[in-house]
Amino acid sequence: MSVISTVTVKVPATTANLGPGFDCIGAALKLYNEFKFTRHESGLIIQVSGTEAEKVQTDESNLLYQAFLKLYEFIEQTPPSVKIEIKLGVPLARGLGSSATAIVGGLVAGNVLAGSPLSELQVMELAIAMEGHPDNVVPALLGGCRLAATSRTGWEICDITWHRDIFPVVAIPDFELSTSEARRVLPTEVSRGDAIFNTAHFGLLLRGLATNREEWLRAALQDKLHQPYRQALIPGYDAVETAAVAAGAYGMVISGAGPTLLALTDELHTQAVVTAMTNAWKQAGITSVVRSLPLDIQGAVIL
Ligand SMILES: Nc1ncnc2c1ncn2[C@@H]1O[C@H](COP(=O)(O)OP(=O)(O)O)[C@@H](O)[C@H]1O
Ligand SMILES: N[C@@H](CCOP(=O)(O)O)C(=O)O
Repeated sequence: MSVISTVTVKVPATTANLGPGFDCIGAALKLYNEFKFTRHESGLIIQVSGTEAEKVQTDESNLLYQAFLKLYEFIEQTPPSVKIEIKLGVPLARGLGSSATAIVGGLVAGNVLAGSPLSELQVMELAIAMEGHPDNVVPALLGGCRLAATSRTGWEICDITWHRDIFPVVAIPDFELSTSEARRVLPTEVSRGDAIFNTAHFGLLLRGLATNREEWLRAALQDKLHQPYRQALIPGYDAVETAAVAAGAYGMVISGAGPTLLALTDELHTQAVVTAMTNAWKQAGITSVVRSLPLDIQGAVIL
């Protein structure tokens, strides 16, 4: 059997939660990180290029490398020595699943170099265990919009229909918010009223995404499990939301743990929503990059 010496994996950004779907739903977006692994003999080398390259660790603590090691630990083999080339397109610690790209990229690349001993399902389970929640890693691996729920034996993954006329707009500010910090502000228990609120709104969101029924989408993008506690970590949140809705968005939510904000709109209003969110944040003293990003449907791809 010939030994595979190099593999390149491209992994999409993801937007998790979509408002009321805390820790269980996420969608892949057309914005990517690319990871090339090459076997070589003389110890670990990590080279990083692209957006905010200087912020990524280039030693053994690198998350991508940690995921690669995890794969070999799981299959009980000694990992090969590798050179890793990282091309960053997904900004770090902004709520667009950069950590999920690293976890998925490291596991998928490791699996290929090892001769593909694990199934996609096994890779997915390892990725969920590493990240601690499924809503980024699942769409990063599989693409599209995905709901993950535990079953008696593991995970059930459900492909969520996303109507083609619903357009995501992401507003990415120039400051970071680590997911661990944004999880620390959350309460460990919630009231029955808040649980009922989210159950109803999440159901409405799923139907709204499938049908593009405007009044359902407008009502659905509300949450009581995480957003009320996190909004204070994102200066200008209310102003950007008001501007996005006034410009024609159905609503606005925090992308993942933030600080990126996600608006959903239709094609006609996309440009107005982009401009409104950019200006509202500018007036609050925050520079941002605001873009309409279509859904990615492929997930992680081996190039
Ligand atoms: N391409 C990468 N290679 C290595 N580590 C990465 C990469 N992308 C992200 N990380 C790690 O993940 C951290 C960001 O994770 P997190 O706080 O969960 O934010 P995000 O919302 O971007 O996933 C970074 O600070 C870095 O440690
Ligand atoms: N459900 C998680 C999602 C975190 O996404 P990220 O892109 O910020 O890593 C949470 O809300 O904490």
